[in-house]
Amino acid sequence: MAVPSQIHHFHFSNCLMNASGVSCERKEELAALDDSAAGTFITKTATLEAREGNPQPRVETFALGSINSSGLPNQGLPYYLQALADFQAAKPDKTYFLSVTELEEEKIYKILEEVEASDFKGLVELNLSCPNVIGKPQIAYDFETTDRILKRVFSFFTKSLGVKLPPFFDPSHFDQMADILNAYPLAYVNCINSVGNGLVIHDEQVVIKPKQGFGGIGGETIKETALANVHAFYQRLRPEIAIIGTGGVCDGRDVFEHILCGASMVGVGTTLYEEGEGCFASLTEELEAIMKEKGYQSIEDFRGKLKYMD
Ligand SMILES: O=C(O)c1[nH]c(=O)[nH]c(=O)c1Cl
Repeated sequence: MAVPSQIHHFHFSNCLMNASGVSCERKEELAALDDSAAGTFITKTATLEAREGNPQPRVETFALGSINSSGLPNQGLPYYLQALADFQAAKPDKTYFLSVTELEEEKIYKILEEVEASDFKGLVELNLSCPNVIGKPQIAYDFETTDRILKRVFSFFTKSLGVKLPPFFDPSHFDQMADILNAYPLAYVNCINSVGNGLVIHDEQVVIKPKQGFGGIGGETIKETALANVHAFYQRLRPEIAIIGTGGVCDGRDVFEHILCGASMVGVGTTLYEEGEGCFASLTEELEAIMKEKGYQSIEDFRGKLKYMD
C-alpha cells in the first residue's frame, strides 16, 4: 500500500514524508520515520554546531493546528551526516533528505561546503524560512539576499538542492521569488514552512514561552495558504524544479489536493506530531481510496491538474 513518486532521478516508494522539524531531531525518531509507511524522511534543520533552542514550553497544539517557537534545536551537522550514512548503508536504494541552515550568511556557505564535501547522496534542503530565531528575519522574505545566497551556493554546490520557503501572500511576491528561483538549477522547492509569528491564547495567556508567545503556525488552519503557495510556484517555476507540498495535511483528501496543485511529494507536520508515524499509513490508504474512486493509476494522472472555472 503506497503511492510512489519521484523528484528527478530520485524515486520514492511513497509520496509522503515528514515536515522538517517534526519527530526528526534524534536518530531514534528518524529510525521510526524510516520504518514507517513514509517514502522518505527529512532531518530537523541542522546547523554547524548543536543548538539547545528556545526555552520550553515551545510547541503546543490548539483546535486547528500547532504553534512552535523551537528556535532551531538540533544535534549539529556531524550528527546528521553520520546518522544518514548509517541509514543509507542499511537501505542503499532509499533516498533521504538533509535540512540545513545557519544564522549568518557566511556560515550558510560554510555548512553547505561541509555537506558538499561529505558522502551524503540524497537531497539537501536549505531552510530559508525559520521564523523563530530571535532577532533573525526569515531569509526568503528578503529577495535580494535570497538571490545572492543562491548565486554563491551554486558556484560550488553540486549535490541536489532544494529550498524551504515561507508562505507568500501576494502575486507580485510569487512572481519575484519565482523569477529568482528559475535562475538556479534547484531540484525542488518545499512550500510552505509554518506561517510565521501567529499568537495562540488560552484564556488570558499565551501558550508558549519564547518570544512572548509568538510562533510559527501549522496544521489544519494553514492548508489553504499552503495549497496556494504550492500551486503558485507550480504555475511559475520551470518544470525541472519539483515541488514538495507541506502544510495542513490532515487526511488523504489534503494529500490529494497538494498533488492536484502540483506537488510531487507531500510533507506532514502537525498531524505527525499529534498522531505519530502511523499517520503515513492512514494517509496513504485514504489517498489510494480517492485515486481508485477517480480511476487515477498514478500521481502523474492528476498532479498539477487543478481545474479552474472557465
Ligand atoms: O523553531 C524552529 O526550529 C523552526 N520552526 C518552524 O516552524 N520552522 C522552521 O524552519 C524552524 Cl527551524
